[in-house]
Amino acid sequence: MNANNNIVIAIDGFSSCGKSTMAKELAKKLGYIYIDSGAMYRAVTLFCIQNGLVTNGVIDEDRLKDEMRNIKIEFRINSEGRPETYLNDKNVEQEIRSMQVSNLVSPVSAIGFVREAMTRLQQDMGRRKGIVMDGRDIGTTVFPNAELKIFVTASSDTRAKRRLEEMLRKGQTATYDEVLKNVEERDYIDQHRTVSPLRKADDAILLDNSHMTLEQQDQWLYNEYLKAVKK
Ligand SMILES: Nc1ncnc2c1ncn2[C@@H]1O[C@H](COP(=O)(O)OP(=O)(O)OP(=O)(O)O)[C@@H](O)[C@H]1O
Ligand SMILES: Nc1ccn([C@@H]2O[C@H](COP(=O)(O)O)[C@@H](O)[C@H]2O)c(=O)n1
Repeated sequence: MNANNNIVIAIDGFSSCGKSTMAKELAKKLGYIYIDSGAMYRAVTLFCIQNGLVTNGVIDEDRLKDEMRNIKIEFRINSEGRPETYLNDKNVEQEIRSMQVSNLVSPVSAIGFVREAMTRLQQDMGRRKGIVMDGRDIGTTVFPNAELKIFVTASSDTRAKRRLEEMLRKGQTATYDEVLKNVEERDYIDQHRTVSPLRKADDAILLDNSHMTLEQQDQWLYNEYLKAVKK
């Protein structure tokens, strides 16, 4: 562990299982930085959509490669202390959560040069430790030496219901079938891509939170943190 007792906490797992909810809560409690790595892939996807790099669901990879230098992704803290995603100085926190982005993000994330660029940025963000990052390859590729690695799962039915409820609460329109299909398709692409596929790191702790309340999972994660820092 480093002199400040700060560690790196990597939370990976399937779509919509509660990774960011847990990660944010723990980061707040510990005064750590929280990074939603999925938001970064979503921002690249939004850039592709906004700049005509997608035709009938096919991404123009040659043009995207040229454009990568024009994509600036940052997180800025809002007035409530929450990080929000900025793409080229514009707040895109809401836009990146649309079904249009969700339906395209996994193919964009499977592109090698996109992953290389995002991984570099993420590693840079974690240089000083004291960070909780959630995603798909944080414990396997981004921070293979993270002091605490968690891999979260829940049944796809549970995940789709949770995500749908959240979308309806936010005034977005979607059906259960649409959300379930998106969750399952993303999981499939994320697990089967060539570069950094979604998988549990050998030293990650598995959590199935299908039957856990938010409070139970927060407590569970905090206990794992305490164990990790005592090691
Ligand atoms: N244990 C739980 N019980 C009920 N709802 C939960 C639980 N954990 C998370 N949720 C809810 O499930 C939804 C999805 O959670 P969250 O956004 O944290 O998932 P995620 O794994 O980060 O998703 P993604 O990878 O797709 O970004 C949210 O509305 C969240 O409040
Ligand atoms: N480390 C990561 C994080 C995300 N992805 C891809 O982005 C998609 C959206 O992520 P959410 O966390 O917002 O659901 C996800 O389905 C992956 O395709 C990734 O590849 N690596």
